[in-house]
Amino acid sequence: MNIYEITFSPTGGTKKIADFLAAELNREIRCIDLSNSNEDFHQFSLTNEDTAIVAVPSYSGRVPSTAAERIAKIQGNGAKAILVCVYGNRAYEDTLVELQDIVQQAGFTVISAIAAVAEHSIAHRYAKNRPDKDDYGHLRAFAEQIEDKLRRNDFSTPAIPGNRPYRKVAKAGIVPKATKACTQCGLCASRCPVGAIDKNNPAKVDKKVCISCMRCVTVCPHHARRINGLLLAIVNMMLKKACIVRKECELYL
Ligand SMILES: Cc1cc2nc3c(=O)[nH]c(=O)nc-3n(C[C@H](O)[C@H](O)[C@H](O)COP(=O)(O)O)c2cc1C
Repeated sequence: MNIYEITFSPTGGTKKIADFLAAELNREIRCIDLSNSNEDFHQFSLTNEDTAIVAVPSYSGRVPSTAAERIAKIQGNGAKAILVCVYGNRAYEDTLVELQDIVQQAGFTVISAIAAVAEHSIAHRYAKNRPDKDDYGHLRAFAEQIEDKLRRNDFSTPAIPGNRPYRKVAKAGIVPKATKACTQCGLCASRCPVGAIDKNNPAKVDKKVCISCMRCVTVCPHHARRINGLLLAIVNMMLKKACIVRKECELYL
């Protein structure tokens, strides 16, 4: 039996939580990086002996479409799935229920779901420094309960919150720009999950392809990519009311 960690994590918050859960489950881990635009996801075929942590961030209360398309290519073949949705302390709305549908369609058996909070990848002032000690305490307890369910061979699917049909996708439309500090090293272009940045001229971005995931801002070694300050101030203001009260991690078992 293998444990797979199947993760879409442009800025690392989702991966942090998936890594922690995988380590708590205490088995050899195989990673499938859904953020890698060069990967052929059709090659991955699991078995009904396997367990997979399938972790995605919430984008506007939905599964990022890039992650959805890539998960659909993997063959679950009855592998057990632990769903994880990571959000920036606003809300995750229909993300888990949509992830459930995508994963089941790919042939997995969903046995549990977790919603967890990580620092907001656009508005960093919200959920700053999360996951924190309390979050890890909750996640550790969740992993124990999931382990216990697996030991009992209980592969039932829990009730997962969310609506069908899902809420409408709202594209963030926030496209980071290169500043004068850009050395054209091309790292942002090679790490972009959707290939939206021109490899020969990283200042050139295909706005229609960009998913506003902020990976280019995170990976740039020269801090030479940023989003417009006024736009960020507006986003901060719009999110304030919904983000200010701390949300806790949740388990559906
Ligand atoms: C385009 C976009 C949309 C987002 N929408 C939401 C949202 O609806 N609710 C929320 O609480 N956080 C939202 N966030 C914050 C992310 O879900 C959160 O920061 C997550 O940890 C990012 O994952 P990553 O670090 O693995 O990239 C959004 C972030 C981005 C980039």
